[in-house]
Amino acid sequence: MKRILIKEGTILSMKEGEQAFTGDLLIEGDKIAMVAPMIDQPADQVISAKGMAVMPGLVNAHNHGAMSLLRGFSDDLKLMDWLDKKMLPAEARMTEEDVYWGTKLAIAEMIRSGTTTFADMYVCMDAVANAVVESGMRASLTRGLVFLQDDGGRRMREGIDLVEKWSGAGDGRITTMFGPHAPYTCPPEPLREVIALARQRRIPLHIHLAETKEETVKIRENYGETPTEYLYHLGMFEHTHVLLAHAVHLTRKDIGYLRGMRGGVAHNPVSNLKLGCGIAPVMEFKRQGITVGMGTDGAGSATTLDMFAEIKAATWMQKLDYGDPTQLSAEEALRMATIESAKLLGIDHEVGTLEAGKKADLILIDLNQPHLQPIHNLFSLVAYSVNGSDVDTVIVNGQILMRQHQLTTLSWEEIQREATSRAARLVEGL
Ligand SMILES: N[C@@H](CCSC[C@H]1O[C@@H](n2cnc3c(=O)[nH]cnc32)[C@H](O)[C@@H]1O)C(=O)O
Ligand SMILES: [Zn+2]
Repeated sequence: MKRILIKEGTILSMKEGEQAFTGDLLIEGDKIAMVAPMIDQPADQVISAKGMAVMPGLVNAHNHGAMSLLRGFSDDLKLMDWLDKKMLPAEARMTEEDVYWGTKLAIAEMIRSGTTTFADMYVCMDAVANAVVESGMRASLTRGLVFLQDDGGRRMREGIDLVEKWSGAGDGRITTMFGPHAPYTCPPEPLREVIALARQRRIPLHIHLAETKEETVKIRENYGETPTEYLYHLGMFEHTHVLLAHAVHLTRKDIGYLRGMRGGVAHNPVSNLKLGCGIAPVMEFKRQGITVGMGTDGAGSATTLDMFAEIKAATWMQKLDYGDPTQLSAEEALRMATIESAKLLGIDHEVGTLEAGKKADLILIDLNQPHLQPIHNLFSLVAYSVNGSDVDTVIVNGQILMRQHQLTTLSWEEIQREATSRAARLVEGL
């Protein structure tokens, strides 16, 4: 079993109540064996973390990886126009190979910016899973299900295939969910069916909820209730772990329906800001004991997959909303991007904090730079001053995926070549 010893780092374990301290971390195989002020043990590889922060890898709780091919192609549009007129037509041209390279582009960006796990909802999930296995990332995969056309059965079959074929693959790095896309793309019948399936097979659900005002209007016209009530009355929150992406437009009553739910909300602040969706009631969710994690959404809307940008935006939005800078602290936002997101993916027993027995998913951040000195409070520094590009080293499941900013499992030249030509073909004439 390979042993990697990380020496003299500033360790931010993200364990409840633990402050940063100078120390060492020992990895044995795919696990963290020990975290302590000083570890004097033999190792196959010693990494000096002097001048670096060592923290859990970030967990991106909502993404559509392959949409990185559509980054910047149609910005500054309303969500429904963006989706109907631009994204869906471009996505209709996507082949398995496009999804494979688009996902690799996303993974390269995520590793470069310190993300070690992501939740992905997309199509051609064999291609996505292959990209995940080859890159060494950890992921929760979902076949997104839009039930507006008459081939819903085929989509559902693909969703089941993903779950059957890929759960536990990549040495356990891959988990799966069922993914009804959103209340406005899933009528009651197929939605009921997916909920029953998830319950039978004990597989979590991943769905978009109440992202825009328009969605709430549309669902009220169709069903006479809010999007949250619509899901609640179909039984989605009973006995099922559910990952709700966005959850921006909820009434107080809606929030009450989520109390005690398994799973929780993936907040996507940059995407919400950029699309002008609104400010999700993050502080209210937290007060009600609802788990809130963090994601980027696809690069087609958010335009970047840098979780450090989300961490900043999340805090700014709550502070602005309340006119009160004490809302959503640096530490709380970092917790959302690590352990709380891990809870949403149902893998908090494996990742999200640095402690013995958990999987070795961690990042080293180079603090020896003008914008990261001096160091008064590491929570503040990492939440408010670090950018994704400051990440120096990334380890997932005990495997080094990036060292001194160099990707070790992916060829950037190849990804760039493939992504450029494929992206051009997808948007031609649109
Ligand atoms: N179009 C597929 C379903 C794909 S699921 C993932 C879908 O989410 C869509 N998507 C990406 N970002 C957002 C968002 O912010 N809100 C709602 N949908 C989104 C994206 O265009 C993609 O098609 C089908 O018909 O079977
Ligand atoms: Zn999304």
